[in-house]
Order: sequence, then C-alpha cells, then structure tokens
Amino acid sequence: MSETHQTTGTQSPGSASRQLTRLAARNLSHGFGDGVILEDISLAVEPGEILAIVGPSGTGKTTLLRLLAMFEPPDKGTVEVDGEDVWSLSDDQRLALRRRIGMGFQTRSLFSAAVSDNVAYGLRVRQSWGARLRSAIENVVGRSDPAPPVERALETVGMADKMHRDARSLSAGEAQRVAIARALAPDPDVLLLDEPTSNLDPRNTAAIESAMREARRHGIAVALATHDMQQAQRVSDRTAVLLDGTCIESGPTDRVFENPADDRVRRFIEGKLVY
Ligand SMILES: Nc1ncnc2c1ncn2[C@@H]1O[C@H](COP(=O)(O)OP(=O)(O)OP(=O)(O)O)[C@@H](O)[C@H]1O
Repeated sequence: MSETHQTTGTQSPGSASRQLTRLAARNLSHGFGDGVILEDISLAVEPGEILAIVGPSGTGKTTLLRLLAMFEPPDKGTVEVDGEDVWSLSDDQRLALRRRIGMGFQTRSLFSAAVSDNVAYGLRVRQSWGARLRSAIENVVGRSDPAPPVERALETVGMADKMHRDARSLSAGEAQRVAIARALAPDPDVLLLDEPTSNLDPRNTAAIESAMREARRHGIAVALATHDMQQAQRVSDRTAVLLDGTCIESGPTDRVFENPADDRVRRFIEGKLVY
C-alpha cells in the first residue's frame, strides 16, 4: 500500500531552523533469520502530524520503528527521508539524517545523574555531530543551571520541577517523560515513540500525549507505536494498522476507527480479533 499525504506542517516561530521532514517506508520487508517479520510495508509520517502504528503484540511495530530510525537496513525496500533512500547514502550522510530523529523507545535508558543532565545528554551528543545546535549547546556546557532547550523540553513533559532530581529516584512514568524530554531537547525533525505510555497512569499519559501534540504543533513528524486504541484516536491524525507484518489498512484516524475498510481492522478495534 502506498501513502500520499499532503504536508500539513507549519513552521513555528520557535523553530525557524526546522527542516520539515517526511520519513517514509517504501515496499519495506524485513526478517530475522528465516522468519519474515514485515512484508511490503509502505507508509509515511509527515511533518506536523502524528501517525499511530497499531496492531497486535508481535506484529512488527517496534521492528518497523527501528528500521525507520535507520538502526539497520531493511532486507527489501527503502527507508526514505524526503524522498531520498537513506541506505544509498554515505555513512556520514545517513548519520546526519539520523541526528534529526528523536527516539523514545521502550527500554528505560536514563543514567544515574540529574534529570537535567540526562536531557542535556541528547544535546551534547548532537553537538559533536553538527553545528546546527552549537549555540544551544554552548549554553549547556559549563553552566550549573540547565540550558533553555533542556528546561523547555522538561516543561513540555511537565517535569521541569524535578530537573535537579537524580534520575534513579524517578517513578516509571516520570522516567518515561524524561526520556521523551531527552528526545525532544535537540529539537528533532522527526520523533519516533514506541509505546511511550505503556503502564502509565492517566496523569503521566496525559503529559506525554500533550508533549506529542506540542511536537506536532512545531512541525515535527511524530510516529507512535501504541497498543492503546483510545490513545491512537485521541492524538493521531492518521493510523496504520499492522497485522502479521503487513499494513492492512491506513488512513485518517477518524475514518479508520469509524469505518474501517478491512473487517480484520474492525474486529481488532472492537477487541474481537482472536490472535
Ligand atoms: N532481533 C530479533 N531477532 C529475532 N526476532 C526478533 C528480533 N526482534 C524482533 N523479533 C521478532 O519479531 C516479531 C515482531 O516483534 P516487534 O517487537 O517488532 O513486535 P511489536 O508489534 O512491536 O510487539 P509488541 O507490541 O509486543 O511490542 C516478534 O515475533 C519478535 O519476537
């Protein structure tokens, strides 16, 4: 299935340097060993939209996000940034593209240091890779107070009041919010989130959903893998449904949920798909 979707992103005053970025998978297939996990997936996440990727457990959502994040090349097909096949580029060029992608993946990945240091880490890494955020980084290095991008990212997820806390002392929900702040701090063009609210209470979930909407408002292309159908309906503009490694339906979220073309999607949404 192929996606054609008009760019809906707008450039916000606070992100004049943002490159509105479209990240796409085209006829992508992938497996591990002899097993095929993803088959002929074509979808795109556009600037200024949230794309929900839903489907039963084990259907390949994380694998798809990892391929979109350029962790490894797909067996077949392409991953494209603004129409360019990323695996046809040089390593340096691909690295430069990868730096524009913020990732919030399922594993807890905060290190033992202040919350603000964890968030600033993303900026420091990016500094060594490029000049685009140099001025922002200079604010971080050598300052005892968190730099504005760090503070802003923590404010976005409602964690600014805990910036001086040791990250080890955070609850799971707070840690998840900080991990997302770390992905947001370098002001990415694309944000990939894998189950960002799994096991979180409604308050933490609301904070993360609000961060996603804020990212969208700033023209960031957001792809969200989620088990939570209500969340997909609450936050996403478009939804792609994966089943057995194929994308069986995608389109505007309201349409997919209210009037799915594929009966398996209807049964999945209604919780009746025996899997
Ligand atoms: N590195 C790997 N080696 C072998 N198999 C793998 C590897 N990574 C994932 N898989 C398999 O690929 C399939 C899809 O896994 P994936 O994590 O992408 O699914 P998912 O839809 O994200 O699942 P969940 O909703 O439970 O997180 C699973 O059967 C998984 O066991």
